[in-house]
Amino acid sequence: MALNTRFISESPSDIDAWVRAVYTGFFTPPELITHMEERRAKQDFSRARGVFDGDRCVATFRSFDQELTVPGGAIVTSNAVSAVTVAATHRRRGLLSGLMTEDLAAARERGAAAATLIAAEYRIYGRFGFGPAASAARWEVDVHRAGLDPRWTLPGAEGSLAFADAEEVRKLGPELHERFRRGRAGAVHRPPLWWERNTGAVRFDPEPWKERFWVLHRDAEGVPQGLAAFRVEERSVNGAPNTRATVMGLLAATPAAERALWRFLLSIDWLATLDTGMCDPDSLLPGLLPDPRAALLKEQADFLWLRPLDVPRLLEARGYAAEGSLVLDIRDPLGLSGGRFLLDAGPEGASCAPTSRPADLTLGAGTFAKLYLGEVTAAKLAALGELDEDTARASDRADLLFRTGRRPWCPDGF
Ligand SMILES: CC(=O)SCCNC(=O)CCNC(=O)[C@H](O)C(C)(C)COP(=O)(O)OP(=O)(O)OC[C@H]1O[C@@H](n2cnc3c(N)ncnc32)[C@H](O)[C@@H]1OP(=O)(O)O
Repeated sequence: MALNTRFISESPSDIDAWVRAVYTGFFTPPELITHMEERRAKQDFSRARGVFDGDRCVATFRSFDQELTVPGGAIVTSNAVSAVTVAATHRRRGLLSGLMTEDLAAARERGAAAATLIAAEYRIYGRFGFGPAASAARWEVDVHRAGLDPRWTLPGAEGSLAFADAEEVRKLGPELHERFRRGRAGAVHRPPLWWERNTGAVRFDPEPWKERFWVLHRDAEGVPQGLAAFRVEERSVNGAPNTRATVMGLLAATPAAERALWRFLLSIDWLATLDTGMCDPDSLLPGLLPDPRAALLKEQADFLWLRPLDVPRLLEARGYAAEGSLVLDIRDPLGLSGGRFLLDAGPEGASCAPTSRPADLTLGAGTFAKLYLGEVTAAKLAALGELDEDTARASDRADLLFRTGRRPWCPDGF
């Protein structure tokens, strides 16, 4: 029977077949897929595509509009790609390739500046012009060795800390996150459903909900500036507490709030080990400790992937540390965003347009993604052989322009 690729309809049977296919693709046994009615009511299936073999859904793909913060704090619309699966029975026949090329072309047509995704495996998406644009890291801290003063409490002038319940988090979290994400390249918007799912109000994930503690930082004026969630595993050794805490998320709109939350987490009595969970790759944490060696880097990996769909729009949107101009020749494997562009940039703004001038730098769309948010320097990409310098010191000139304060970070999977 011929395979049929189409958007799924709003009918319960179509949505259910599609959702089941997604979970099968991610190895979740069918018995664990529950709460279908709630899913149908809450989740957005408007751009969910499926490939059907008869009435069986054998491949899934969904995209949705996402707001992505770029260096300097501007926001661009990205086409976020999610729920990519091809049944093991139908793999390596080009189903993903068909779905991806169709979706990216439509996104370009709609005017999305980029596409974004979180890659399950590193080697899937480079061929489609994506590159790793922001990473994540996890540390394990030996609390006793860290050297923080065990008498520490937050000085009043630096605000206050308080435990919060899930309802308070749903009330105060979204506005705090709005301020956080505008200050961090790589961050994406959180739809209301994110807060419901991540505070246990809506439960339809196959994994059982794990309760957590929330702690909220307010500045001296009482404005919420930081929020952390953590879980605790009680253990004891020789009758003494040897507790392990795992951070489930920490975001802060100010460095003061970030410092306060890490110090708070590391000052909880009984705690022997703090696992940061996958977090900001440029976290303040190791540097904040009197003995930074107490924090062992356990994981460091790519997280947010990006592919340009409109290079001039992306380059005009971001901020620049210095004045300068550069001609970038972008090679796009799918022919969607390539070309030679002249960037005239400065701290006051930038313009970017197609040009026939000779290139300073030649790079693929996926390499552009590595450079764009500030994840990797042009000098390093040149050293890796991923980027060609067509004029002398072009990568140094690019790095003066593209330099960012902190590395990009996307705290959210999607
Ligand atoms: C954003 C997200 O949702 S990430 C989640 C991705 N999904 C998963 O990891 C679930 C398990 N895997 C799968 O469902 C499938 O194997 C997919 C979706 C990764 C690939 O789907 P397929 O339909 O098999 O891909 P398709 O046939 O279009 O392959 C295109 C090319 O990519 C290559 N490719 C596909 N998957 C992989 C992979 N996991 N690793 C390396 N290469 C891959 C193929 O070999 C092929 O190369 P070729 O053109 O040189 O022959």
